[in-house]
Amino acid sequence: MLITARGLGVVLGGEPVLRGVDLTVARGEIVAVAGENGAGKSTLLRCLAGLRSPDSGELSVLGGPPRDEPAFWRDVVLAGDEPAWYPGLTAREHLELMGTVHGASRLDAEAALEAFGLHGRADAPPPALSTGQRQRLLLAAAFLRPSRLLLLDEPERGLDAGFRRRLAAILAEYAAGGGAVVMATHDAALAEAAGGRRVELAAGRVRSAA
Ligand SMILES: Nc1ncnc2c1ncn2[C@@H]1O[C@H](COP(=O)(O)OP(=O)(O)OP(=O)(O)O)[C@@H](O)[C@H]1O
Repeated sequence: MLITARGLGVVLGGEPVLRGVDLTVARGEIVAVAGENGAGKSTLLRCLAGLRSPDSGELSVLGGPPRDEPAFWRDVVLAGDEPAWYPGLTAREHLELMGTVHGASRLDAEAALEAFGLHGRADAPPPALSTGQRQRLLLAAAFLRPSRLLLLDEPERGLDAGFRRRLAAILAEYAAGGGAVVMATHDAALAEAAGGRRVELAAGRVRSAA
């Protein structure tokens, strides 16, 4: 298993946010974590990314406790809130930079621009892109890097219906190559189109898993 969580509990501001969450994720699996606003989806992703230690329970990600360290991040990508962009660099240059830093990229910058429908705006700096185009760029950067585990927080944010279908295919292809995806999402159709297993969080517990 790439991820094994047993009885995960998190308390924030004195309130239990996760209460005994169990989750296992294997190679090649896509798990869509659903649930209403405040259900704890982002908190669960932060735990899986090693950015927040659980207050109770056991958690193993890629064979050990997740750690916010370079060795861990070589295999794991977290794409959530919009990052700070480098001033003066274009969309293409951001992807080229990512490819250079990470060496053996899964895609080169041109292929990523094509796959994420950004060719027409490749020479624009990110602040000059639309909201959905910036989200495409964030996802392109996430997929360009080599990784074994993708943690995505509401990847559908700002994306049009056509590109959400394309994203489902990109996710399915990533999983078919042996990677695992855990995504918090409010888009049930995206999860289903990607072939994802749905896990619903309610009041900090897993309510249903299909
Ligand atoms: N730093 C914090 N201190 C106290 N409470 C927090 C903190 N961060 C988050 N919370 C609370 O924890 C709960 C879970 O938040 P979380 O962001 O995990 O929810 P979510 O399921 O991702 O929601 P959404 O669908 O709105 O993104 C919410 O009630 C939130 O207000």
